[in-house]
Amino acid sequence: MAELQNGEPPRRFMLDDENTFGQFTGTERWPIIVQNAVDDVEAAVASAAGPLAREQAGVIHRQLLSLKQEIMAKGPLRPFSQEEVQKADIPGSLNEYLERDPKHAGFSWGHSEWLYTEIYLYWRIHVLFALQSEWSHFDVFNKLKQSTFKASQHGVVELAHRYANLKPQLMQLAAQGADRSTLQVLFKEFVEISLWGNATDLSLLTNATLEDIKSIQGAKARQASEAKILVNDTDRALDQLLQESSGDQQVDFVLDNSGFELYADLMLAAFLLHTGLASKCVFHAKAIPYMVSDVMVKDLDVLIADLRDRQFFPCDSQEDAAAMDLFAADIDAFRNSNALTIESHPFWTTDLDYWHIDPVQGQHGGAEVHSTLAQSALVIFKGDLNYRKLTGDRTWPRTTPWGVAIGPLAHNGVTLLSLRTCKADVQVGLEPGVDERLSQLWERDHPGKGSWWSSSGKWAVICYSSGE
Ligand SMILES: O=P(O)(O)OC[C@@]1(O)O[C@H](CO)[C@@H](O)[C@@H]1O
Ligand SMILES: [Mg+2]
Ligand SMILES: [Mn+2]
Repeated sequence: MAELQNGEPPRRFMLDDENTFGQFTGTERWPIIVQNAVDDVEAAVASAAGPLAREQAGVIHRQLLSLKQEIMAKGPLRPFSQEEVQKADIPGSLNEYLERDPKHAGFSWGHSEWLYTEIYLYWRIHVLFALQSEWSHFDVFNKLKQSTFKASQHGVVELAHRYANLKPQLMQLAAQGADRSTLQVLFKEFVEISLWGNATDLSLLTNATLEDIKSIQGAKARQASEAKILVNDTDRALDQLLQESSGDQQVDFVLDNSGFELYADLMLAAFLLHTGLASKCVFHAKAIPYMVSDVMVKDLDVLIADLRDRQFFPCDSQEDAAAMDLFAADIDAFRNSNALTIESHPFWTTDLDYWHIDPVQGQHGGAEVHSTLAQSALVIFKGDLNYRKLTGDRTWPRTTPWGVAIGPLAHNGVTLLSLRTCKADVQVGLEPGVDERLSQLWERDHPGKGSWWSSSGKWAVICYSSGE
């Protein structure tokens, strides 16, 4: 294959690749993320802390500021100390990458692989809290996660009403043995809600009945939103779920962001469980505060509590409150019956890309994760960072076939679907001419940055692999 140079995949994106979104992220966005953490620690101290917590917050404050200086000075990437490894449970792969591979000696905040260094950043932040007894379980990003979710109330209520309207029909579909075309329309709808995972792009389900959704108007609205989806393998995923006649089949979600995206993922899971397309859904969350908004196990409990909290989501109508309470109750019921579970394997917060999800990768959890996912009827990977890990965040030609870019995963028995809003430089699986067309389009309003269309969040890809 042209994409592999004598069998080797291309290198990964580096932070000093000129005029890339990765370079912009490393130089502009990371200092802001660390400064926001400084501000949120200060806010947390001001609100409720004893003398010891205040003193320890002062230590964290100073250490975060020096981390910010280190990043801005493009200083060297130092290994974690033994104390840090022990107290913060740092995965062994992070130091191994720096110490064992001569290519990585001399890597710095300005010259290193974007994927590694971005994950290294979140462990460097986590360590500062883990080493302080009063702060070791503090999620420095919680305030931002909660304020963002609160701001999406309109979409939350809208979707809760649509769920309440559709629920009887979903139950009926399961009972009477749904016809494929109805399931197909609904599956696409819920997949697209989960894909975009934001309050604004809710498409069709305006108090919709099945008839509305299947109507011509519905099809037109769908075409509009689907124009932004450059690769769409949704039907292949549905066929896979329909063919498993055994009845009890598991669907796994490798999660992305908390808040509205998690809420949308719960909607997709509820759809799969009510229609019987899945008998169990397993949510894979992160073990530490990660990428600012990624889901930790506790964030699911927080979300359900928020749905019931009339202070958090003040409702001017009893119907709105009832719709949110209904969804919260259904999710609780799925969790109580073990139809929905959530866990956080350490592998998901390592620096390892997903070519390591393979039976031969016994050292840092890849083989263990593979054995879980290989049993799943479908593994849904959400968001951009997961896509970057699936493709190794490598400098592939943008027409590289998906099955080439995901390496061993294409043939080691994991059936997967990547729901990715495009927010990074890596992009594969495009038909010839698509990248050129979108680069010209983007260039018009962003001179010199045409290829950044793949980092804009304006387009998406839905990519399936059978794993055979
Ligand atoms: O995975 P998500 O939430 O869809 O996107 C996360 C992201 O935007 O943040 C990082 C850039 O700082 C990248 O890993 C990725 O592009
Ligand atoms: Mg995302
Ligand atoms: Mn994310």
